[in-house]
Amino acid sequence: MTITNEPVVLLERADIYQGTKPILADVNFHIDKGEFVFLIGRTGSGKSSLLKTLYADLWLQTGSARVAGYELHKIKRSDVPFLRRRIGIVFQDFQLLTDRSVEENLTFVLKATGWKEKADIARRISEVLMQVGLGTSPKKMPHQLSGGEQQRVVIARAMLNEPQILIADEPTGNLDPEVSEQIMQVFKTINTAGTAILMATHNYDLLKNHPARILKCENGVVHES
Ligand SMILES: Nc1ncnc2c1ncn2[C@@H]1O[C@H](COP(=O)(O)OP(=O)(O)OP(=O)(O)O)[C@@H](O)[C@H]1O
Repeated sequence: MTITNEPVVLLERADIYQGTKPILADVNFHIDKGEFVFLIGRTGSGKSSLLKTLYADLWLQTGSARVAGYELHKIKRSDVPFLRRRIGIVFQDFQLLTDRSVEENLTFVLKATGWKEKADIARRISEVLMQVGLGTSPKKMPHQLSGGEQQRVVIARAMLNEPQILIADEPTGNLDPEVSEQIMQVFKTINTAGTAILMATHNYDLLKNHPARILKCENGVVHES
């Protein structure tokens, strides 16, 4: 891959819709490589809609957006899986396959994204589990893990294909304050190693304790806060 200084995310005059309902108008911002950005705003202000647009779950109809090298206003449906390999996605509800171990959850994603060699798969799984501080748990089933540990697995899963950016929608929404802080540390470690992070959150303790750039959805627009 060519290394350039172009932003990981660049939106210009983008309008965000849910179906025909306008949610956010004239959205303009960029996120540079390795940046950490919070996305805040009241319930219903459009945070999830904006994030969904970035990973092409919602279709960009007007304006332009480039994410991890893909032009969202021109992207073909067949390219969407390749876009999503360059971004990692983390949700509030952990969405692990409950009938498979940690290792099997991660293997499933690697195989689905073209990894074939057993040794490579094993090495990558061990790397991402170390990265999220879960090196000793590959054989455990999701129900044997705490909420915080499950969220670590989800973050590990999102990191498997070395994304340029992690997009996280309320990743600490189901966790108590102490565990939220631990998960925040995982994101910070990943960010320090070079991956950009865009995190939607309602958690004002995180904002207070971890000063970073803040984008706010308010009254149908997105502005720097
Ligand atoms: N699938 C959908 N179809 C139609 N409208 C939707 C859909 N999902 C969300 N909306 C509407 O879009 C608006 C923005 O919702 P969105 O979920 O993006 O907000 P949010 O800021 O992420 O809220 P929260 O903090 O509660 O997650 C709301 O008015 C919501 O009702």
